[in-house]
Amino acid sequence: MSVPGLQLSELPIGQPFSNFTAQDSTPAEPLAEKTYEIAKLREWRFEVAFGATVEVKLLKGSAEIFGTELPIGHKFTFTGTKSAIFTWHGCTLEVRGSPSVEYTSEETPMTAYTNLHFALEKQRGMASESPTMQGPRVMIIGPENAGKTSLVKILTAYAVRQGQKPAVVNLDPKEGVLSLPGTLSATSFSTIMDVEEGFGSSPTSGPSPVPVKLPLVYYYGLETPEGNTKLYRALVSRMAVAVSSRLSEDDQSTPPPSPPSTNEVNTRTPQDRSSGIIIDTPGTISQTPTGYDLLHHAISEFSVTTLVVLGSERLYSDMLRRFEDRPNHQHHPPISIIKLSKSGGCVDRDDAFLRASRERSIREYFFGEPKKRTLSPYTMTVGFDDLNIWRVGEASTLNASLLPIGHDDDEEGGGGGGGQALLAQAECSMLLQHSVAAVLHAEVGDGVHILAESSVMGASVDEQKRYMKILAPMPGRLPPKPLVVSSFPEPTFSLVG
Ligand SMILES: Nc1ncnc2c1ncn2[C@@H]1O[C@H](COP(=O)(O)OP(=O)(O)OP(=O)(O)O)[C@@H](O)[C@H]1O
Repeated sequence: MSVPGLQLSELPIGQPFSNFTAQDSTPAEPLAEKTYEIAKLREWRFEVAFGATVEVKLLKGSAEIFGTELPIGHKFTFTGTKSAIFTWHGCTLEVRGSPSVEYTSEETPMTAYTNLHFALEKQRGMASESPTMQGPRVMIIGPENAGKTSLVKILTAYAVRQGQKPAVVNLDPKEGVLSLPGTLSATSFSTIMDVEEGFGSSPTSGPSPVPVKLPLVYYYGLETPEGNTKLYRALVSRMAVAVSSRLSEDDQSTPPPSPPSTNEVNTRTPQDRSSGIIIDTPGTISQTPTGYDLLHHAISEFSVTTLVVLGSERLYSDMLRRFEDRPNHQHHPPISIIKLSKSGGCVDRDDAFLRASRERSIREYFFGEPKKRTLSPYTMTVGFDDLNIWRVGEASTLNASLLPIGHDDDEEGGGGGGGQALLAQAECSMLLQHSVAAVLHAEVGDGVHILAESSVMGASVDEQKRYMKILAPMPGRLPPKPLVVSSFPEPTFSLVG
């Protein structure tokens, strides 16, 4: 199995990384057991802290987590999560362990969400019968913690349950979809999601209980789109071209720039065209004037046909004003704007929770999940002179006057970034210690329009001897490709013993 972009399939030259064991060695305490009868159209909401576990088994009836059905009798283990189990017809759950919060709610927006799904299905049906029509291109917008990602999961899971193959596009760098935080991605979904993980991260090697999905990933390296609007715009445009080309009817059309060969997003079938795309967006993007511009840009680039506004009257009326009377145009199809309420179950996640989630996704990317899938990353030592490292430009840390001569940011493309650099060449130094670096799908000597597809982790840097130790998800030689680093996700120390 190969890691997208890394091409680490040659003979191992590194050593297995042994400072960490994925297995939890603390002795298991017996977990308190309780049975819940959940009436139809209700949901059982629960939160589990990091470090605690709760096991849930569906004993009778039917139930789903964000649209994905639970099989009867299978034990699911949750840790560090805030989630809900919904039932259309009633169910009995066996729960072992003590959630930090748990209650049953009879008020859920699931009927409205399902109606939206059926409206999209109708459009998919029409698209599948017409050789020229494309499926719906849905974008979900709303404030932070409005339940956007949860709705994307529900719409994706329902589409997959109906045999569709939607492309899920994540434009929110705060949380990765099947990749690390700090990335934007597009993934073709034709099989079920892992309900314990949500979108989780894509396993780089080893067995997986659900079919592995390989996303197309771009490295952004900052928490919000406002961090480097120029880079964000460039990546959104590039992603839109790649996804649109997959949805395009003409299989002979020009391929997208720098397409990675291993990505499902790049293999086209007529069903891809009719299934359409579902786009998740960051909460901050719909709260500031800069954000509105970025939103507008993303809506145009993806030729969005359905804009779902979640949990904000104001945003809904702003969007109506902006897009309702837009003249019909070949490149700007009419947009239906739909307002949906936020689920009462949506919870705010504090910084500590989000940070712990990020650390977990990085750990799982390299080491797998405890008791489920153990991966064996490799360490290797690389000389400074063998590395070609770039750093994402950040408004606060990178002054354009410090850029190497010839790195005029406007020359590098992107436009509209207010004098901000996309990337700047960086020196190897202690500052890279414990950071995630993405191996770019580009060649040394290329310009700064670069596709980031997979990551390696710097674990140890020796400035005197001018080498660094790298933790890579797979054995093999580090490809002679440029690497890019940035400040998000923050350096992770928990992996190093
Ligand atoms: N019905 C529900 N019951 C319990 N928890 C829920 C429910 N819906 C969403 N959540 C939880 O609330 C949190 C916020 O939801 P979600 O991530 O979908 O919001 P978001 O709008 O995508 O957030 P952000 O803007 O930060 O990306 C998540 O932890 C999610 O699992």
